[in-house]
Amino acid sequence: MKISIIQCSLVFGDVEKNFALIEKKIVEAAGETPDVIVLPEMWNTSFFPNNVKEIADIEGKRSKDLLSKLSKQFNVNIIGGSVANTIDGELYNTSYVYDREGKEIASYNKVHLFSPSGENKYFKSGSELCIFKMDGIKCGLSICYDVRFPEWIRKSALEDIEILFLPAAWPEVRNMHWDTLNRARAIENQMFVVCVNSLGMTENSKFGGHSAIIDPWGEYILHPDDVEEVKIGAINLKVIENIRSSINVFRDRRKDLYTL
Ligand SMILES: NC(=O)CCC(=O)C(=O)O
Repeated sequence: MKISIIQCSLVFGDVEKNFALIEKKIVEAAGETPDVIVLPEMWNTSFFPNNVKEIADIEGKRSKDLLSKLSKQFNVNIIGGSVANTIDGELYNTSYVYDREGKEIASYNKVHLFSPSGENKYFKSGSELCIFKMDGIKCGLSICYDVRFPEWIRKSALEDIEILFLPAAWPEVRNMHWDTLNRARAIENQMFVVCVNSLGMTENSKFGGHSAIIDPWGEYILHPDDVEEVKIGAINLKVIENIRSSINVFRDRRKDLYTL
């Protein structure tokens, strides 16, 4: 499976520029005929201006139209990062996933809201896991801060997912946490992790890049630094069988000692 990640500088608070940018990047990524293209968190507004509710998508209409059109046009699955989005008048950080036929196959409202940035004051949180099949492969999706909650990611892993997608808007000052947490989630759950971070500035911080495709051994298949890049990497799902035939943490878990 060929996976293309879009690591780019979003324009803080400028929805028009971000829609144009993301369309251009998807077209560029599609040129290499990947099986799936992955976008960063909150790509319509960046993470996040004070007027986010005024400029958010409404019922995902505009972002869904774009993702559906491009996934069909290029016969590619798209993990649509996430967008600031109102649903029934409430603001959510929502991800949409599209298949090659331009059909929505999953959606997710971010569950753990990043309170240090006030995300929990502006946004409502979701409460459902996101599990879906893409080209016959079972996948899961969480967003950014969710990665700090191993119990939440484990819940997805226990659904037998093989790939976890994680769009993000993670600041450069905590790049070490970002790199470490993503690798830990891949290793402890023996699955692939595809994490796509933003670049660019907000009013007071800078996003750190360091997007990655990580295999179940915790090795990087791809790990661009903090540069604007559309990068493609290939994963071989047989690696999951290999690791689980030598060290199988799912077989050896002590379910009698803990709840998850
Ligand atoms: N967008 C986010 O959820 C930011 C998370 C973050 O910066 C952190 O966990 O650290």
